[in-house]
Amino acid sequence: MTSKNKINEDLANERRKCNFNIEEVTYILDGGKEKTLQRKKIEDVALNGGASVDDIPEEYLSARERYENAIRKSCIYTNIVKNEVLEITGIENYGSPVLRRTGDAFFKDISPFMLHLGMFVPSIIGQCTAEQQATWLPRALDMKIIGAYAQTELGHGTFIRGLETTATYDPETEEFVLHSPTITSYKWWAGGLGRTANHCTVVAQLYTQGKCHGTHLFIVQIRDLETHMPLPGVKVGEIGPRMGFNTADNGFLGFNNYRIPRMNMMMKNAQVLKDGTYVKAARHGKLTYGTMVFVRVTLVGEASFNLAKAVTIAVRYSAVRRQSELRPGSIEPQILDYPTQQHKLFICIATAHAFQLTASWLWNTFTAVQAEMKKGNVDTLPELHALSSCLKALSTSDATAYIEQCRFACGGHGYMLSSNLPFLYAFVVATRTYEGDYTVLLLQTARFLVKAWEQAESGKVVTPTVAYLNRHFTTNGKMIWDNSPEGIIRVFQSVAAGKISLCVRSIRNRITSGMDHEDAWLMTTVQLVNAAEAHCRSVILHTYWNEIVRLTKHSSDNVKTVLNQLVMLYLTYWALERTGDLLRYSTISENDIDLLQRQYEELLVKIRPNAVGLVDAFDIRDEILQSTLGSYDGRVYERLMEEVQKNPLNKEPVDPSFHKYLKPLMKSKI
Ligand SMILES: CCCCC/C=C\C/C=C\C/C=C\C/C=C\CCCC(=O)SCCNC(=O)CCNC(=O)[C@H](O)C(C)(C)COP(=O)(O)OP(=O)(O)OC[C@H]1O[C@@H](n2cnc3c(N)ncnc32)[C@H](O)[C@@H]1OP(=O)(O)O
Ligand SMILES: Cc1cc2nc3c(=O)[nH]c(=O)nc-3n(C[C@H](O)[C@H](O)[C@H](O)COP(=O)(O)OP(=O)(O)OC[C@H]3O[C@@H](n4cnc5c(N)ncnc54)[C@H](O)[C@@H]3O)c2cc1C
Repeated sequence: MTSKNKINEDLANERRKCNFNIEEVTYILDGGKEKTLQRKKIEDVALNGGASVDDIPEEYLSARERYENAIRKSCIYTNIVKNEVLEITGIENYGSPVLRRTGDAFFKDISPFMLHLGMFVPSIIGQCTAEQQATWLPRALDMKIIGAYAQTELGHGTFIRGLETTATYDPETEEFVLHSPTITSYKWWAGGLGRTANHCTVVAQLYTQGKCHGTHLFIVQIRDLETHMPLPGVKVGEIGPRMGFNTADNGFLGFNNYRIPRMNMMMKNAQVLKDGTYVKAARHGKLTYGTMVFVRVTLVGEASFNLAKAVTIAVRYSAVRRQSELRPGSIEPQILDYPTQQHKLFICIATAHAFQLTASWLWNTFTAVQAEMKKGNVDTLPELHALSSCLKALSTSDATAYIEQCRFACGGHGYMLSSNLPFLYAFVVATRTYEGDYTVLLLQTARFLVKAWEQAESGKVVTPTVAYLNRHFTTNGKMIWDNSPEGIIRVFQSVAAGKISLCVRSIRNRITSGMDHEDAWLMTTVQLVNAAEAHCRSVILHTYWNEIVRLTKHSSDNVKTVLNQLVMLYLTYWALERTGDLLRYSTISENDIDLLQRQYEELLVKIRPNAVGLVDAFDIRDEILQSTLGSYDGRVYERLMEEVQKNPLNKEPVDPSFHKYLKPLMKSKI
């Protein structure tokens, strides 16, 4: 992290002001000192070669050059990982968040291998039998085969049951015949599919013995391993320029009666026997959606990490940048001294903490559910699905909004690609859509909430994340306002319970007045999304607070204080954001709201001296930040100038277009 360059004096001053032990906070965010030390070791091994540095920044390259450069760097990084890093981490950590984080030093945009490691490999692990894994996994991990995850089609992304690609079993040859019957059945969007992958996971409607059994997953080779030519019956290519993800070669794929062996169906949860008999493991109907659940869980950590990057850039820049004057003739203040700037940025620091701690908690929940499912118990899956859906939706949506806020906080320079903020935004805004659109996922959570509400209504004890619904039926009237962390959390839970309750009432009223259940649900979906958002908000507030209390038990006093200030800022911020709801569902008064506002402003003042220390605690190396505005040494203006020297447009004093176009225009008569 530290740089040989002289540190900007304002930043150096900020670091002198910081009153807590930065490393202690880093350990908490990483999940313990050992994890931090291991991460640093991996970063040292992977990044000290400086292999990531581009002579010409990738944004100046053409689409072809960018892609080739991304492949070149992916191969360099993969070799480092294979030859050096996996010795430290063990092969089982191939797709770990640390490697994902370190990989960001190589790409401003994205690695074309991301989906291989992020979804192709996880689908082999999660959806294949042990025997199939033995066939595919070692080759995939060793990059002997490179895969993509081809589920979405031109016509359908959200509605998986509506996918049109067919896989029809032929018992004569013991093969599946893959076919794309329409334009809209073409696979569309899969990362890495367009130019890089030679295999992919294909999601298709399974037909055997004349019957459709719904969508299943298949491993499909699409290109020759020697020549990389598409195999006969396969049509594959790149879908074209996008807002971000431009080095991910998102692709399209169509099949013309293309045959694959029977054993290429991923058979962990359902099998087709040699004679074509379909056998389903009688557990849960949605186990084939498992890879998506896994990625949704990991995306909460992605949201946190990318927001941490953005706010590191914006806070350091705000300490270096001086603008305006508070009083005539006085020295220009650092823009970080403006409370409005603090309002923009400190919530981003707190949110990155909230999401990081929630991500770890969700990961533990995920692994516990996986362990239960190994024993054959799928009872906890609906809660995991509801949780991972809403947490993915909210974390990606909030991170998107706050990264944009960080960019605004950097004024004009934040608009430069070299700040890295536009790349971060373009990357994270896609996470709100992919792996399940925001609205669609909140509606999945709403289904679970309405069911839980009905159970609580009938007196059953519901699962922990919705336990507040049981309380809803035992308390009368509005929740008493109480300005303690636990009090604020209780009120947010009451807001969620109240909103779910209104949804249920609304659905029942509509049914009573003659609508069928589907229409009554549909007409209530605006409220249902709102209720699911409120539920998720309460889960995040609750988890963040609980985790801070638990993790700071043995911390030094100043660390306890500053982390407590941040979590209080988060709770107060959201209470102020939701005063309408609080007035409706709790006894909060105008005076209480005034008090909250004052408390919030005081927290900004308290956090201000530690702001730079707090972003330093994210411990994101300059190579990973890739920002002219956010480097550890704060040499903002020097870096912007250095970047100008790399601009190919500045290579010649006069651009050839002058003689070609401008001069004739200037000489021409009206
Ligand atoms: C260089 C180093 C790299 C290292 C890499 C390492 C890590 C990388 C980490 C992260 C990044 C990775 C990749 C990032 C890049 C790009 C990734 C993009 C990939 C994609 O973008 S890939 C396509 C994803 N595409 C979707 O995401 C489609 C969304 N659409 C759906 O997901 C469904 O279509 C849904 C759910 C909307 C409707 O589905 P449906 O119509 O079949 O179901 P229905 O609504 O009828 O519900 C019937 C009952 O099933 C239950 N149910 C549903 N889903 C369940 C589940 N998953 N688990 C358990 N229960 C479930 C319900 O809760 C209900 O339960 P009940 O009846 O009890 O209420
Ligand atoms: C950068 C990027 C990478 C991707 N990578 C992959 C990949 O590797 N593999 C892959 O298979 N796919 C990939 N996808 C596709 C992605 O998963 C889908 O785009 C996503 O699931 C949304 O589906 P859709 O595009 O069909 O949107 P639509 O479902 O058409 O959504 C359009 C609008 O309709 C609304 N809507 C849809 N259904 C409902 C409903 N039931 N109720 C209320 N509102 C609804 C949505 O809220 C949204 O506002 C990628 C997408 C992007 C942008």
